[in-house]
Amino acid sequence: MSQTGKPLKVALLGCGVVGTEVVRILTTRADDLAARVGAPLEIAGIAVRRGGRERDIAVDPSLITTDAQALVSRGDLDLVIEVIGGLEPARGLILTALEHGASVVTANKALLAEDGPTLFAAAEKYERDLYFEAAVAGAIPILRPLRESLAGDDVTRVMGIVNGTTNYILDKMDSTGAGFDEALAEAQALGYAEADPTADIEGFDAAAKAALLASLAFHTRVSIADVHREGITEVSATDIASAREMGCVVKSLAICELDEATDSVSARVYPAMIPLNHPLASVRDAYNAVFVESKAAGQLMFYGRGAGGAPTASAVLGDLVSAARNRLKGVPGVGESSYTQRAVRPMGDAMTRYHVSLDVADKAGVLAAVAHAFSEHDVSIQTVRQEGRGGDAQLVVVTHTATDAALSATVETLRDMDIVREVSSVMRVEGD
Ligand SMILES: NC(=O)C1=CN([C@@H]2O[C@H](COP(=O)(O)OP(=O)(O)OC[C@H]3O[C@@H](n4cnc5c(N)ncnc54)[C@H](O)[C@@H]3O)[C@@H](O)[C@H]2O)C=CC1
Ligand SMILES: N[C@@H](CC=O)C(=O)O
Ligand code: NA
Repeated sequence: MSQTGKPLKVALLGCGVVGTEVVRILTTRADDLAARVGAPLEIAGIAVRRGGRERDIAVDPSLITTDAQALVSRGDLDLVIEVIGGLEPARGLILTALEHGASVVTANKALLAEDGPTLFAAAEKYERDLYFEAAVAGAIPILRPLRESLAGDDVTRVMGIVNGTTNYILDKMDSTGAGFDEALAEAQALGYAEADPTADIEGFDAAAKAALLASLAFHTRVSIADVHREGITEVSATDIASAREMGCVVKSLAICELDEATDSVSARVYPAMIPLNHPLASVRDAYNAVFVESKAAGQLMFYGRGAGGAPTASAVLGDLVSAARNRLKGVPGVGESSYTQRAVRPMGDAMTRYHVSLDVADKAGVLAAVAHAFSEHDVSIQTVRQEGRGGDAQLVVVTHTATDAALSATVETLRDMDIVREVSSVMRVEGD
């Protein structure tokens, strides 16, 4: 295999689930990577939090340091991989690396969704790459297609399952009847969950990914603070059973939409019921899938492993090879295109449907009163199912599409009604 050029020096920041796999590929596939890049990729240093630990990596121990700041300040690095995660010290380390002339590859969606503009501006200033394919949907190539392949088209909607941990939990609860805590512990053991799994189960991780997807898809800036977020901790076995009864499954979805009439975007994350015949319904385990709708291409679907050390390392290595080729050419690759700043619409404006289960008194006029609560908020009912339960009854109402504000006002009204003993489940319905 031909390997021209002097080695490119690569530093790795963080050697956990993803970092360990990155090192494994860099060391075991070195010759092929060198041939693809046109120069060997030489590991120049690995920053870890705690030194002196046994590690499952085959590298010269002298390359390991606990001083990440000194490593990125060396000035002779070509490429830096940041897989520490979190805001600091990752942000400072990336900025220092760019300032000292290295291109950066990161998997850090939390940081990019919080403070991407500062980092992209630094990459542009120092004429270096800042790539982050691993940050959204792990191994699935989704950011490069949005940034490059679809750059000539107009993307109007992105909807996906972008968090492996929550998909794993919901799938296990649905298919095996596993409890929430048990399924979460399995996801953690398999290396899918974030260091603090609150980021997964409360939807912060998916919200960060939604912000990155919306920014790239709609050529604007959307930060995590702009994304409406609901986690899966409130999803009960009853919700999952209700979904089954109406031919649906519960999935945590990230939805990004462009509203051309108002030139605004919506970005939101929440658990929702989707019909079993919808392609996203068959996304099992920790897999992810992202639907993209664009004007010329129509519907596109991207599917694959969204979490785990090796799949995430695949995306990191893909970016690393691209950035390395650019370093050899001496020019940065395609950067972020955010030529417009679109307003972000509040959640209340989003158009959606609700599935509402109510425990009500089983007496004359109840159905009419409940129907009136919906109609007074301009919410049209699609189906109602009633089941008698002694002196009480359960009503299951599925609405037509309405604004989220109208739907949540309807639920508030229902909660205040004497004949409604309890609103036992409220969940959005998507995907048809
Ligand atoms: N695990 C996964 O499936 C995926 C992870 N990611 C992202 O990849 C990044 C890394 O994730 P994991 O490898 O799962 O996390 P991890 O927690 O397994 O690894 C992070 C490593 O960084 C080390 N570290 C912390 N502070 C440090 C410092 N100051 N200097 C050097 N090392 C330090 C920790 O000791 C730990 O070993 C995160 O941004 C995460 O969001 C992205 C996609 C999938
Ligand atoms: N914790 C995340 C990892 C990948 O981004 C997930 O579960 O999807
Ligand atoms: Na990806």
